[in-house]
Parts: sequence; structure tokens; C-alpha cells
Amino acid sequence: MTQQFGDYQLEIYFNALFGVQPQWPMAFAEWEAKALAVLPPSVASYVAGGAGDEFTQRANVSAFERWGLYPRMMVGATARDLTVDLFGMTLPSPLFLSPIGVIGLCAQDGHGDLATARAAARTGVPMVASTLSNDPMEDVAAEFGDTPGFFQLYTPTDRDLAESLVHRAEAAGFKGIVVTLDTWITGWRPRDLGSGSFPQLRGHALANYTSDPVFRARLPHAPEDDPRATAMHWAGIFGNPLTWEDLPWLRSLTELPLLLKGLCHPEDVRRARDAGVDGVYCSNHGGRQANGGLAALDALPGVVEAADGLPVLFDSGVRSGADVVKALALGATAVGVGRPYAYGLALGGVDGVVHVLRSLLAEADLIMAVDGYPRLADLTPQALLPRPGR
Ligand SMILES: Cc1cc2nc3c(=O)[nH]c(=O)nc-3n(C[C@H](O)[C@H](O)[C@H](O)COP(=O)(O)O)c2cc1C
Ligand SMILES: O=C(O)C(=O)c1ccccc1
Repeated sequence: MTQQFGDYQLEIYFNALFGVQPQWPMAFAEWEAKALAVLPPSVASYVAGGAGDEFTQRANVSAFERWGLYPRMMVGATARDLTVDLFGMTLPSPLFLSPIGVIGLCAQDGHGDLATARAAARTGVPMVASTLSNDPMEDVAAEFGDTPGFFQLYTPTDRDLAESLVHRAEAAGFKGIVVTLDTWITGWRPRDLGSGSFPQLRGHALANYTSDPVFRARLPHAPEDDPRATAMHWAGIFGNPLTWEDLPWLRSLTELPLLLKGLCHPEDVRRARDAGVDGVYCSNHGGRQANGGLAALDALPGVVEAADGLPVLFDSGVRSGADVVKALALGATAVGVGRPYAYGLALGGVDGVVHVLRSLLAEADLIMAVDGYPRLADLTPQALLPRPGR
């Protein structure tokens, strides 16, 4: 049975009819404003901020405005099918939760990684769990229920540690490894620089390292005894400036599906494909890494063409169900939600994340109904028209 995600709308109206008013904001701008007001200021600016004057971050969002979906009438789209096949699994929807390294800090109790995993269990929306986590990956994976999860690897320079992290992810039951390529060095982020605050350097989100036997063995003291030295050691091994010559080694670490995150150029996608990756992940890290660059959405069609049938995951700038539909029409296999769920978590914990995901899915589902595209396969580039004059 496919879920009719649009039913969330009826649930909200009927609840209100019987005296239960909606608990949370219904649109991104309000989630964001309210969440930023409740988060500690340094976390709020870390999450909301990006590289440089945040031109690319804004471009990610405004790129969606340049496309419009052609409405098609008399299709009879009474039932929609949003199920997606990915690496042999059938997912109820094409959404996933993008990795957010400080998601733990977005929850009041500091366990936002676990809360996000619980939201994944409740919605069937897979979580891509970051290497940077307040709770060890084994504890995060234990919350997934029947929903598959993916592990996002920040490849350390210490190869033994990289291997240990991947093997732990396999043992914990993750269904794929997502290697992020665009963050081996941190971009120029004026907001964080202005406050001199970088969460990981203050010891946050390092639980996957401090719980790792290889990492621990390299430290002269137990991480608990000297958190500052631990964070300094982490800073020394965190970022590996990988080259294409490293890809066979990464590929050799696991038989799980291997995806590369941060690919935007078609030539890079072809190289990745030739080297045997199982999927590509088109993203510019939400405009947090390099400013002045293109919107990720503008790179998506070229990535899809070069991927030549490999699954293409996409994120950067998705703020609404309409955005989800447009990314799917431009060829994404699955669409990642980033900042919006961090804000949902800050506002309402697990329920807040579930609300954000259900809202995005309800809107996407209702657009597919109203505009006459009942199946994901109906959403093709021909369904879109660039808006004139933009
Ligand atoms: C606060 C924050 C932390 C992030 N941490 C990670 C991370 O640990 N690993 C990773 O691959 N991407 C990370 N990202 C990037 C997201 O996975 C995703 O690409 C980005 O949020 C998409 O942009 P959007 O949120 O503006 O839609 C982070 C993003 C944010 C906002
Ligand atoms: O903040 C980020 O986007 C992120 O993923 C990160 C993680 C570690 C170092 C620098 C950036």
C-alpha cells in the first residue's frame, strides 16, 4: 500500500475541528525564525550560516523559483505513488535526511542524532547519519526501526581509522556509505569566524571518534581526561584531501553501496561512475563551503545525464514540497532535506522533525495530485518550464 501523504492536511483540519490546534508552524520561513530564536546563538548561526556573504546559499533556494511545473488536467490523479527503489530497497517516499554534523546540538538534550533516527523510524524517511555525531553510530542505528540508514563518512587522513569507521557502520547495519568530498577543509564562514566559534573544536559531535578503538589508541590520554587535546587531535586527522587515486581504496573498504557526496560537474560524475561507485550525490553542502558558486539545482541536470542511470541523490536549497517535486522532475532519484529538519528538531524534538517531513511530503503529494502527475515516473524535465524573464 502506498501512503497518501496529502492526508496530513485532512488530519490537521479535522484535529482543529475537534479542538486540537496545529502545534507547529506550517512553512519553512516560520520554522526557521522560531528555531533560530530558541537555539543557543552559536548553534543557530552555525546552522543558518554559510560561506562568504552566503550568495550561493541563497542561489540554492532561488534556483527553484526559475522553474514551474506544467499543470495537467483530467488525469484522475486520485492516488499517488511516491515509492522509490534504491539499492534494492523500496522506500515509501523519495525524501531522505541529509547528514548534519551538529544535529545533536539542535535538540535540547544534546541527543538530536538519536531524535533524528527516531523520526526516520516513524516516517520511513532514511537518515544519512554524519560522522560528526553526539552519539556513537551504533546507538543512532539502533533507533532506525525498519527504516534503512546510511552512514556519511568524513574520510580521516588516518586510513586505519577510516577503515574502522566503515566497518563499524557495516556492523551497525547501515545500508550504504556516503563519502563527502567537499569538506576536507572548512570554507570561509564569516558568521562562525565573527564569534570565533566552531562546535567540533569545542569538543562537540566527536562521539564516533572518541568511541573508536583506533582513534583512542592514538591519544596519549583517554578522551574524557583531556577533551581539548582530543579535539586538537581530531582537527589534525579530520580532513583528507582525497584524489581520484584514493577511490579504489575507498571502494575496497566495503561491499555496501558507495556514494560520493558533493559532485556537481558531469566529468566528475563520469569518473566516479567508471570507478564503480553505486550512486552520486549532487550537493554544494548548502552553500556552506564555497561561496560565489552555482546553485546545486542548476548542476543537477548535467549530473543526472552523466550518471547514466546510476541513482542521483540531491540536496541544497530544498525548502518545500514544491522544491521536492522540481528536483525529482530534474532527475533526482531521492531528495535530501537539510536545514529544515534541524529547525523542526529545535522546535519540537522527534515530533518536530516528523512534522517537517510530513509537511514536505504532503505538499509534494498534493502538487502531484493537483497538477496531474500521479507517479514519480511522470515527473520528467518535460513537466517543467523555465519561468519567462527569470
Ligand atoms: C549545520 C550543518 C551541518 C552539516 N554537517 C554535514 C556533515 O556532517 N556531513 C555532510 O556531508 N554534510 C553536512 N552538511 C550539509 C548537508 O548534508 C546538506 O548538504 C545541506 O544542509 C543542504 O543544504 P540546505 O540545508 O540549505 O538545503 C551540514 C549542513 C548543515 C546546515
Ligand atoms: O559544518 C559543516 O557543514 C560540516 O559538515 C563541517 C564538518 C567539519 C568541519 C567543517 C565543516
